[in-house]
Amino acid sequence: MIDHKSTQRQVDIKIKKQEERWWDRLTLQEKKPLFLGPDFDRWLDESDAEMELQTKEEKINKISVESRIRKDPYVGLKRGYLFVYNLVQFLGFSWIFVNMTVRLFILGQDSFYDTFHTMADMMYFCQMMAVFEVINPLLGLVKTGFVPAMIQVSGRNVILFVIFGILEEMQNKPVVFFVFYLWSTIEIFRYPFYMLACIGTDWELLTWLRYSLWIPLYPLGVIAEAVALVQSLPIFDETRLFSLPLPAVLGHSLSFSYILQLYLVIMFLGLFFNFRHLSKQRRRRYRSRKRKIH
Ligand SMILES: CCCCCCCCCCCCC[C@@H](O)CC(=O)SCCNC(=O)CCNC(=O)[C@H](O)C(C)(C)COP(=O)(O)OP(=O)(O)OC[C@H]1O[C@@H](n2cnc3c(N)ncnc32)[C@H](O)[C@@H]1OP(=O)(O)O
Repeated sequence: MIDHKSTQRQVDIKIKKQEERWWDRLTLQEKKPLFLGPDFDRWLDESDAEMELQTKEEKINKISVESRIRKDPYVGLKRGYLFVYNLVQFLGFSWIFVNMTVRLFILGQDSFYDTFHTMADMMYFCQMMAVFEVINPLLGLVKTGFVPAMIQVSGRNVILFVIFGILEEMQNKPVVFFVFYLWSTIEIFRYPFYMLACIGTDWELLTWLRYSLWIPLYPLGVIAEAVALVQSLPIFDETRLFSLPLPAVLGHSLSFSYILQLYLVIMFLGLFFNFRHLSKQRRRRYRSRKRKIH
C-alpha cells in the first residue's frame, strides 16, 4: 500500500503494482469481497490503453504537421489564394446552375435549345479558370493528383471549346443543356467543400455530397459528352473542318471525325481512371473519419 484516505463513505486505497501488467482480478481469491471495488474513474483495460496510445500518437502527429505548416511563411497567402479561387468558381457555377434551373422552370423544354447562347460566356470563364486546377497540384498548393485534374480539365475543354465553341450547328442542341447542368451540379458542392477546407472546417452533409454525388454524375456527364461528340461527327465529315491532308494515293484528307472517334475511346478510359481515383478519395476520406470517431 502506498497511500490511503478515509471519507465518511469509503476508504480509498492506492496501491502500486510490483510488475507492470494487466490484472485479471483485484484479489488473489476468485470471489472478491463485497466491500471491495475498483475506482472506475481510474479504471483502464487493454482497449482503453490502446486508445490512449492512439490519441497520444494522433496528438504528436498533429503537432508535427502543425509545426511543419507553421514553418511555411506563405501558408496564409496560399490559403487566401485557394479560397478566392474556389469562391470565384463557386459563384460562376452557381450562376450557371441557378440560371439554368430558373429557365427550365419558366421555359420548360424550350430552354434546352439556347443554353449555349445564354451560358457559354460564364462557362468559358469558369473552364478557363479551371486550368489552375492543373497548375495548383504542380505548384504543390493542393494534394490533388496532376493526372486526374488534367483528365478532368482537358476532357471538359475539348467538349466546350472544340465541339460546342467551334461548331455553330452544335450550339442549339439540347445536349448542351445536359452537359452544362451535370458539370455545374457537382461544382456547386465541390468548391464550397474546398472553401471550407481552406479555413480548416467541414460540414458533414457537404462532405458527403462532394464525395458521393460524382457516383451518378460522372458516368452521366461522360455519356452526355459522348452524345455531343457523336452528334458532331457528321458535321466534321461534311465541313471537312480540321481534316488532315493526306498524300493523293491515300485519298484527299482524313476527316477530324476519325480523331474524335479515337478520342471517344480515350474518354471512357479517362472516365475509368477518374472513377477509380474518386473512389479511392472517398474511401480514404471515410476511413480516416471513422478512425477519428473511434
Ligand atoms: C487533348 C487531350 C485530352 C486528354 C484527356 C482526355 C480524357 C478525357 C476524359 C474525360 C472525362 C471527363 C468527364 C467529365 O468532364 C464529366 C463531368 O465532370 S460530369 C460531372 C461530375 N464530375 C465530377 O464529379 C468530377 C469533379 N471533379 C473532381 O472531383 C476533380 O476535378 C478531380 C481531379 C477529378 C478529383 O479531385 P481531387 O483529387 O482534388 O480530390 P479531393 O477533392 O479529395 O482533393 C484532394 C485534396 O486536395 C484538396 N484540394 C483540392 N483542390 C483544392 C482546392 N481548389 N482548394 C483547396 N483544397 C483543395 C482537398 O481539400 C483534399 O484535401 P484533403 O485530402 O486534406 O481533404
